[in-house]
Amino acid sequence: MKHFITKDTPVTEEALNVIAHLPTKSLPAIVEDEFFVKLSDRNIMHIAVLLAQKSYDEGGCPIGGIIIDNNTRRIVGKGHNTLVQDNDPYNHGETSAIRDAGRQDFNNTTIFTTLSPCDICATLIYMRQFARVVVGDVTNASGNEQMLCEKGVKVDILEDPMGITLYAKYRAEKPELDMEDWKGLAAVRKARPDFA
Ligand SMILES: O=c1cc[nH]c(=O)[nH]1
Repeated sequence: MKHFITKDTPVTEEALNVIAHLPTKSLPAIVEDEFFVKLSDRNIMHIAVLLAQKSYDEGGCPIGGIIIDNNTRRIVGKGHNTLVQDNDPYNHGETSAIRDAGRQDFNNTTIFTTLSPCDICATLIYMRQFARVVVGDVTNASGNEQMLCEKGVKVDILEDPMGITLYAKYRAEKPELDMEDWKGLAAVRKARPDFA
């Protein structure tokens, strides 16, 4: 059967949004391999930002992640933070994408994250031996890029203006949720004893 998105489909926001919303396992049936070859790193980061937007629209933390195969540029895993959606004290954009990818050798893959990775996600990235990480926002957070380089992970910064604006808006609207996502509810209660 003919693919819905083919090598001739223009790379538009709409096409990237369809890819963001489709389950990863459905992508080979809907998107022709050659379309992925056309996508730049900036395009892939933007799919991650559209996943962050999806999470924000669901009332969650707006951080998305995408994992691609470095040879084929096919998406092998993707997801977004689900702390709120799944009542999960720790499911970050990166862990969500890694879980979606499942048990595989990540040594020839790149992980795109819309936000500078926290200590735990950064550790997971080098412990699972990702070849490369592309970071979409070092304006709202940063800190583990140097450590990742020292551990042998290639680090590229590719800031996406929509992702940066979205994260700043969310942080201003929901500072306690932002703190919970990074440091846990205990940290929020210590900082704000009146917090329910
Ligand atoms: O790396 C991070 C930090 C906060 N929240 C995420 O989802 N990822």
